[in-house]
Amino acid sequence: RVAAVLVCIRKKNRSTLNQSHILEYIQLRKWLKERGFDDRNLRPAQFSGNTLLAGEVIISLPEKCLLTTGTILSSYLGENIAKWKPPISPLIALCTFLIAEKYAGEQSVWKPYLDVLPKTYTCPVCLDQEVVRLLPEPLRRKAQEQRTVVQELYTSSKSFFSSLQSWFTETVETVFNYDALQWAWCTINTRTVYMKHSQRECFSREPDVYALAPYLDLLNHSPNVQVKAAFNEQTRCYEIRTESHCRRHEELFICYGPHDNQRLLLEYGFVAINNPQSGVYVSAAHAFYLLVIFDTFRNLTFGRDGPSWRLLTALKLLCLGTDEFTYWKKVLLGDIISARNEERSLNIAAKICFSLIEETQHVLHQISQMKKDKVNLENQLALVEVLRLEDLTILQTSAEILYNLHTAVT
Ligand SMILES: C[S@@+](CC[C@H](N)C(=O)[O-])C[C@H]1O[C@@H](n2cnc3c(N)ncnc32)[C@H](O)[C@@H]1O
Repeated sequence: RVAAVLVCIRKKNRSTLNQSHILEYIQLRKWLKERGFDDRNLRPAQFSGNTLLAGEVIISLPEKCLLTTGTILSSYLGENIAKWKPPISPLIALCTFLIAEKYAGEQSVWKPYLDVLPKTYTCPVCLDQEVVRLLPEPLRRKAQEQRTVVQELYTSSKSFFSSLQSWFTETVETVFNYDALQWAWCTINTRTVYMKHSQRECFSREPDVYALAPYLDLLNHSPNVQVKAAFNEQTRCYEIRTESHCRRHEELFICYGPHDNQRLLLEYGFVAINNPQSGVYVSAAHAFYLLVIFDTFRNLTFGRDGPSWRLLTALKLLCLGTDEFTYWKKVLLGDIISARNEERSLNIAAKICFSLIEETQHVLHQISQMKKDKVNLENQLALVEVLRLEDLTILQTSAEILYNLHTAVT
């Protein structure tokens, strides 16, 4: 399946990349129409203009089209969930429903939606361990944590899955296997919209904030757009409103949040080129002598406009001479203490920056070797390669800025 996106088609759609003729999308639109959704603004397209006006509602998806815990409780699974103790989480309820409906195939009323969902994902939990090892810190650690979370979720849900045996001809172990849970978990993690539901006794205390929104979930992310997305209690529709203009035939984006590339890869399995939110993290190894003040100075980064204020300030504090300690508050206020302090802190920042550049180049070299030897990991390696190349651009820009700053103070 080619990844789909939504493009603006105000008036006649002449886009050659239009995908709305693809059978799966025809069926999805028919299915949505039966549930009260008829969209005149957008068409699915395959992508790498007239204008939609800022403030306009671009999609308004009726409640009937949404898949939420409410949908599940009113389904055949509702009774099993209500009886099960200790109560399962809203997340596991959604995973269970997705797996069961996918297994039902032709019998599922959700088939048109399930047919357009990705078959595989590139969130870290799906990546080969060899590829995870190539990720930069702290993403590598978070990727391992994600794997543990999903594995534990699977182990702790096995007995609940067993309670569903009467609904299936095959054994539940086959239907609800680890791969199925991983697929369902990624579907929810990468595609749900935020929708708060009131706490129900049949569920555990974890927040119930998910809704799968067919069609609306074809919208890709851009860090540079502003949208408002929320369930409208009056119209009983999930609405997305543009805050910026969108031209005809252009891909329409929403913003998943102010996420850097590490977060995008962790949560959604992709990397955004030229992401203004991105920075390269200084690892604990580089910052070992920063540990003392690490609690106050978290998220030390290099960005496209050089080392972050926090990183430089932390370094300036560390570089205070014994005769300068009493000025630490001035450093926090952004004052220059001495030329020596400025020069030493910039030198250390440059050393860390170069060390990160070297590490990134080394990993890029490893990736190019692995691409030749491990053809089956080609896609996963390409993903990490983009992330590392973006990091390299940021670091090289930072190095240049540091060089100019250093020249200015010496
Ligand atoms: C809500 S879906 C968006 C629709 C998706 N393109 C599809 O084919 O179904 C979210 C997923 O789309 C992809 N995606 C979203 N924004 C992207 C972007 N700017 N660049 C690349 N992939 C993106 C990621 O795989 C992400 O997990």
